[in-house]
Amino acid sequence: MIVTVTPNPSVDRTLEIDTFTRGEVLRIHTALAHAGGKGVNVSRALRNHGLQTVAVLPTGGAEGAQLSALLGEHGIAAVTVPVAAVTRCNITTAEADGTTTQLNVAGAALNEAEVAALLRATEAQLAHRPEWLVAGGSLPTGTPEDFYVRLSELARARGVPIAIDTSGKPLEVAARAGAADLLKPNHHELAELFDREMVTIGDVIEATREVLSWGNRAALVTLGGHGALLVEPERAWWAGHTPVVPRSTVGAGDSALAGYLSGGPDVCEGLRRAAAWGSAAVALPGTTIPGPDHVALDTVRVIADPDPGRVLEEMSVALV
Ligand SMILES: Nc1ncnc2c1ncn2[C@@H]1O[C@H](COP(=O)(O)OP(=O)(O)O)[C@@H](O)[C@H]1O
Ligand SMILES: O=P(O)(O)OC[C@H]1O[C@](O)(COP(=O)(O)O)[C@@H](O)[C@@H]1O
Repeated sequence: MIVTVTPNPSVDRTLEIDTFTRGEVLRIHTALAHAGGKGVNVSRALRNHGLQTVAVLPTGGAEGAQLSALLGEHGIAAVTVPVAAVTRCNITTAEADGTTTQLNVAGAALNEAEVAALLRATEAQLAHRPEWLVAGGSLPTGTPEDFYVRLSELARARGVPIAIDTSGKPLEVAARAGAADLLKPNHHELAELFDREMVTIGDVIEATREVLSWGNRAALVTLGGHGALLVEPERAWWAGHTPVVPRSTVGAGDSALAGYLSGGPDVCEGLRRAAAWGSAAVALPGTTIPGPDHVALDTVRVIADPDPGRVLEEMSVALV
């Protein structure tokens, strides 16, 4: 069983549109609503593949009720912590050429008692000794910046490994504290953390190894359309897949993380699944999360110790 925590979940609204033009009246042909937020999507992906999961999240107001209802429709076991603030809605425009633009709302504030209730709800799930705790997404206002470090302490006290997928300051705080057994940044988040460009595979591996030297055990670094890297202190693997026509990239990273975790202790199998589940998500509308019918493991190639000189933007299965 895998427990996920999403401190800042969302009702994801996707507007499918031919072309987005600023300053015009735009007619939307399809408007979609999905349960969203990083841990929530990891739970959705695991559940779609018949794996056991519990999602812990705060919910408030009408959108919070809608989010709970959406999770219920997906058959997700959810522990919801009632909060005063209304759950946010994140908006995505998905254009016909596959361009995805995300407008992520900061999210309404949680007060101290609500943050404490979220930690307690997670701790109660940790008592069941899950295989992983997955903690992900931005932090709503009022949540301490070291929230993921606190979760890590709770998980480690129970001997439960923790995967952390966040960005900006919460990523920096968690990474520098060595809080993660698995970190899941994308290459842009890693570049932001070090304030330097990531041009080659070697640049990403070098930066990731620095993150691991702070005490984090491994990292799954996703590279958008150029696959994903799994980096350990001594070894690294790259996985890529045959090209996909994108419909919405939202949920690709979360699907990739879920795929990785579903692979068990075999890191190559995990990475293969990460690339397969992530690329499957990209071909689906809005925040639709793939299930077994969408995933094609045979489109993925995994290689050990990829050439550090390779340029990220050129990475594809055709190259290796
Ligand atoms: N445009 C794309 N084409 C094909 N696969 C993609 C594309 N974007 C993402 N993916 C797949 O989804 C995974 C996660 O995507 P990425 O964009 O790196 O994560 P995040 O959503 O966290 O930013 C990638 O490792 C890759 O396998
Ligand atoms: O908490 P953040 O960073 O605003 O991100 C939340 C958004 O990211 C998602 O979890 C999707 O993330 P990925 O595209 O990285 O898989 C959405 O469902 C959600 O709206």
